[in-house]
Amino acid sequence: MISSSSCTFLSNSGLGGPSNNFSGAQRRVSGPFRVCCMAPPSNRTGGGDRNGSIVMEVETKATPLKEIRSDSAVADVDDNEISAGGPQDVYGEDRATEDHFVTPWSVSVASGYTLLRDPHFNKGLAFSEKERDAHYLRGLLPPTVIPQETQVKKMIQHIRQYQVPLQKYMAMMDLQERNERLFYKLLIDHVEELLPVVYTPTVGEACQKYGDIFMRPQGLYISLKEKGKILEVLRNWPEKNIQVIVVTDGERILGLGDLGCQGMGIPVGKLSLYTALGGVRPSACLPITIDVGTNNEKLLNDELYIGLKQRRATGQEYAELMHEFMSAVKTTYGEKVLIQFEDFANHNAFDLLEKYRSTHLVFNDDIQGTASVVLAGLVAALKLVGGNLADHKFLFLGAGEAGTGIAELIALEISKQTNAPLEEVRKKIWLVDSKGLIVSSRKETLQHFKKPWAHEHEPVKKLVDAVNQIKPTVLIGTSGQGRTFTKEVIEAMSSINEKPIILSLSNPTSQSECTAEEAYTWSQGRAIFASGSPFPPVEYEGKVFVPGQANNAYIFPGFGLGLIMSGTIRVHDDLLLAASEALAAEVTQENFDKGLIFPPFTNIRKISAHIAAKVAAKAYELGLATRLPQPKNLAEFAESCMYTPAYRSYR
Ligand SMILES: O=C([O-])CC(=O)C(=O)O
Ligand SMILES: [Mg+2]
Repeated sequence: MISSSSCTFLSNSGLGGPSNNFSGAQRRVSGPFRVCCMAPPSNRTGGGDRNGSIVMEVETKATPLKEIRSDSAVADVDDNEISAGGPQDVYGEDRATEDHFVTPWSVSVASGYTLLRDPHFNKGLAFSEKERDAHYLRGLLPPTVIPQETQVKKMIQHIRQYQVPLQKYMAMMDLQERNERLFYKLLIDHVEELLPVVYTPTVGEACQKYGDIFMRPQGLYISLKEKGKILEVLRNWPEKNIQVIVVTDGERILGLGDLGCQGMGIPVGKLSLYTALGGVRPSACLPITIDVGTNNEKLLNDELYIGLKQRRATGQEYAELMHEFMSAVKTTYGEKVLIQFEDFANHNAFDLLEKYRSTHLVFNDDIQGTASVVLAGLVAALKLVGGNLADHKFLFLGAGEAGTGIAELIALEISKQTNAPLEEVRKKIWLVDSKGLIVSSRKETLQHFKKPWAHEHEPVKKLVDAVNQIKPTVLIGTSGQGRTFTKEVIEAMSSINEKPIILSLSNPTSQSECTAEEAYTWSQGRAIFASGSPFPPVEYEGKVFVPGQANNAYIFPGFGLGLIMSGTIRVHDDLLLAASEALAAEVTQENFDKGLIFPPFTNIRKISAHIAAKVAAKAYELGLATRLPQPKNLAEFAESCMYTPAYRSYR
């Protein structure tokens, strides 16, 4: 694919399509145009642009096709040898068999048919009469002209016709590939309705079926086969000015486990939120899946599986591939590109963050993003339950990335508020993993990220017993295991607390520790509840409860925007705290009155701008921001940086 940005040249020639349409090039045209050809790598020497495309400027008068083609474009077929092929087959492309080499030509002029096929520029029926004349669109579209607003109306009706969430998802992906601006306008205008379609929970099912439902690649695949060539692979991506990469190795996709190469749905989904919620330009976003194999037997035995059919590489082999990737990213995109790790398994997630946090701009969404959003919810919840954070006691089910990440950020915040040492504060926070309560007698056998949470206590196996003995005010589920907050557990929390805070964070909905209905019913309407995936409002004894969504989607788009707009080069924990504070400040009295501890997603772009401003302000304060001078009003600056999906007018 040739990028529109590298070859966006607008010709008046109305050229388009394959070489036999190319006779249009022999028409006289009134301006210069560019012809791009994707030369095979061996031809990518001098004369090419950064894309590996050969670019030729053609003077005012259009030149016949034969003259502007380079030798490399001509099929490697000896005219004397083959007599087949019609008179139009000047370059022997029609006559070529598989044994002959031809160069794949593509004429990239953003007008006519090509313009309609380019998702970055296509506007469908919204092309004006003038644009239809100027860009050779007459006859290629039905005669009516409709504005983007009407297209949005039409499209949302279309999406609503589908009953099956995965069909809605596919319709959205299809739109993204046809008309990018309409996709984002639709998503922004109907964010509450469409977030569950392009994001959790539907994206989980999309990943499970990714191999079946996708025809076109939406990001870069870097597998063990690309070892030693990752720089080249990055150069194959058509966009050059990348600001955010979301990367997964597919080993822990939401709470669904190892989905290998099919995890690509996650970086794609997260980055569409970067644009819709955080206003980062779509062309600056790059989804990447690292394929080191999979341990998912079902996928390994599936002849249609799209990834490497081998068990996961580990140890040095894994580390070397990741290191090559991290170095190649920095070489290609520089110091300020944000690399967001997403849905790596625990061991790799912690190791990668530790290893690269001092050399790259890295952010682990599952450890740091989730922590920041939960801390924001807890700070907001204090308005409903009273007291300070330090007055509370926290119990987690799940001691992986999210669990220990949240625990650490809560401890850090309390320690800052009270000046108590971190080790002391940690004692207010307890974690239960698959073997029971994490206690000091288990310390020797614990993974390193669990060790700080091994407090003095006798062993406790069951969650409900841990609740009864620890007596937490806050219960947080980060286990990836559905239905683990049983009636007994919620009742125990409700007998200890007047208003128990219950956060059921695992995704997608099937993995949620309990449903909203269970939380409200079993607590007799007293729980303050939020979940990772959305639940509809619940009516209990005549009162309607609206559950909040404690999902990192509140944080990462604004957080990333804050880093990018300030040119920040490293992520510091204080930036996460700043993001939490900014999000908590967005919860209004009206939200609290409904029992909400997060604001609704409807205003998320404004919220993201505020988060971005606070993050950037902290980055400037810490000397991590390189964009100087510091803009005076960071919130205004953030809003001014945000991509908007309104159509542009083409001259
Ligand atoms: O994707 C989401 O909805 C939240 C998240 O990062 C995860 O569950 O891994
Ligand atoms: Mg995640």
